[in-house]
Amino acid sequence: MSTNNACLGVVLAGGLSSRMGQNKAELPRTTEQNMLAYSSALLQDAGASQIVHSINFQSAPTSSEQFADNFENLGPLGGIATTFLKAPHVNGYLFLPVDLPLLTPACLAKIRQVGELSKTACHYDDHFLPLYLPRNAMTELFFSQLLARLQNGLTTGKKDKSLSIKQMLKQIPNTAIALEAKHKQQLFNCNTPEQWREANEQMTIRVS
Ligand SMILES: Nc1nc2c(ncn2[C@@H]2O[C@H](COP(=O)(O)OP(=O)(O)OP(=O)(O)O)[C@@H](O)[C@H]2O)c(=O)[nH]1
Repeated sequence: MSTNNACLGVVLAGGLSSRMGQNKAELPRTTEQNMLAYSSALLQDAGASQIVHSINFQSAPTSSEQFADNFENLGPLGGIATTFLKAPHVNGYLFLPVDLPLLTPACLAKIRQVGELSKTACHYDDHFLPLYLPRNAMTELFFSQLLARLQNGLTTGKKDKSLSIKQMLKQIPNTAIALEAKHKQQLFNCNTPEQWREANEQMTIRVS
């Protein structure tokens, strides 16, 4: 893939979907679009110049637009770290989890725009995903230290439980945008079949 993009959009589509009981990326957002396709379109509409899909460790990528995690059992942070390694020549990344069926491009574009302007990581309130992450000296330093910790964990056999997106955001400059009440629902995260049903009811109300 070409790597000189201004902003790389990344759908975080790995994990186990254990609470949902089926792959969340394949859930049908509409009859034509599953959640993976919907999330990719959201990123494009929010201004990402190229899109990749972040998939699990040891999954076999079927195209250059898929990045299999370099790290096992690190959750979404594993996808973020892998993207940082595999697509270095960008100004920033827009990470979107695959399980936000009520999100709109405008809400997503806002964190990209604020993040690009402030040159900081950017997200909504205490929601750490979706996340804009700039590529700069601070994030380079964070990821080189993270890789050293991961390597140390492999060597000693002790997984570092403090590794998380929340911990990352404590170590790099970041901006938390206050989420307007009217946008709260947009970050409704579907992890269970009940939540998926609830989101579908909201989608029906919006369409009518
Ligand atoms: N690339 C990558 N993405 C992940 C990984 N784990 C979770 N994700 C993605 O990160 C987002 C949040 O995931 P979670 O809901 O915390 O975990 P999950 O594995 O999807 O679901 P559960 O098994 O029910 O916890 C979703 O978009 C997942 O697809 C991982 O190990 N690698």
